[in-house]
Amino acid sequence: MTARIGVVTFPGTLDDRDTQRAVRVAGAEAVPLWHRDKDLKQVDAVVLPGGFSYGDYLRAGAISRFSPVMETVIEQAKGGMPVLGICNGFQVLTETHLLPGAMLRNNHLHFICRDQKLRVETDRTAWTADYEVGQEISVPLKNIDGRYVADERTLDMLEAEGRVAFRYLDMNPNGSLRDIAGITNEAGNVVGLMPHPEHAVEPLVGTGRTDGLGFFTSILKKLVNA
Ligand SMILES: NC(=O)CC[C@H](N)C(=O)O
Repeated sequence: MTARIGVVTFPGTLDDRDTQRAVRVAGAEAVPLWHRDKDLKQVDAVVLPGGFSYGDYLRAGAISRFSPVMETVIEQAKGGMPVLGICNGFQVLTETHLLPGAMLRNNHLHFICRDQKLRVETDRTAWTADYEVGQEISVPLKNIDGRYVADERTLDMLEAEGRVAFRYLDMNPNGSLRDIAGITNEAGNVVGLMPHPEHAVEPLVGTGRTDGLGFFTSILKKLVNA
């Protein structure tokens, strides 16, 4: 049976089609989900893609958090359904408190668009099992609200529990505390990161690197073996 991975579209989402393609390249079925629909169409996992949902008004992710689709996503994520938030999707996940901390404006106040080197810090999540701990990958980064912050206690807890999933390498592009590029929840089913793995899954696109494909093969293997 093919694994069904839902990809949510909010008004202002940009990367839903690239995410659907990444899901298909990995070998799963991509199921489009609409922000006004509570029905998740019996998908096995959900990706919240990048973009400017609801125009980033108030704060990136602050309005999307209250959309009908998120009501079901939050409920099912708490029950163990795998959820990946990429960039704006990560912002939505912090706003829902499925992941701790918050995203602030980049410390240099500019939108940044570049290939970014990352270190994979854990293979114990639904979305990173196909990577090696310590593996260095390069994927595009493009945002203005990419500065991850949390209080010291939360940061210490994330480190102690092995929940920092990705760290920026070579340079910290936005002032994120402790070079954090992505984190996971305690159970490892919910992961959020600012860089964009879905834009690095095919050799003919961009730099030709396919370093982002591991997210989608990880989840596929998990779902197929479940
Ligand atoms: N690429 C994106 O998802 C952009 C995210 C967000 N709206 C920002 O600029 O920070």
